Amino acid sequence: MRRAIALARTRVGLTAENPAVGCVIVRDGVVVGEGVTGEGGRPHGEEVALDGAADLARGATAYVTLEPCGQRSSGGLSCSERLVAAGVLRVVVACSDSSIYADGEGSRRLQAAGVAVDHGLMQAEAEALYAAYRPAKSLESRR
Ligand SMILES: Nc1c(N[C@@H]2O[C@H](COP(=O)(O)O)[C@@H](O)[C@H]2O)[nH]c(=O)[nH]c1=O
Repeated sequence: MRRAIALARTRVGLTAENPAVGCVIVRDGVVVGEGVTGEGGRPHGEEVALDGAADLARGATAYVTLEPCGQRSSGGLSCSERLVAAGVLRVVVACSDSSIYADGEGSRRLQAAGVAVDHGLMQAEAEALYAAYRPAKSLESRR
């Protein structure tokens, strides 16, 4: 998680109006993928990390600085769905995202698919990253 937070920190202020999210994927004690939200807010950090890990994500643990999204504003695959499809077995989340595109839905989707979800690792450090982040509260707020 320390590495995921360091990755996120490199993009703070460059991803508006999305938050900068760091993701590190670990299997058998080895980092098999890592990523951070792209400039302008996309791709999401989990997408970058999963693309890097490819098949090595199967059975792995993902460390994510913010709760993975449960829905995309574009209607595409959410990060929760991508993590499930990749075969990730455990997701460790530093802090929650109260956006309408997450707000517990990301974690629920993961758990419903049998993925173990742990919240709160390095939460204070992650929350400090998101002090200026204003989560989307309505569809109108994205227009
Ligand atoms: N940037 C970011 C997230 N951002 C969250 O995902 C929501 C939908 O994003 P979008 O579909 O791109 O408009 C966005 O409003 C915000 O709550 N989530 C993540 O899992 N990882 C990421 O890297």
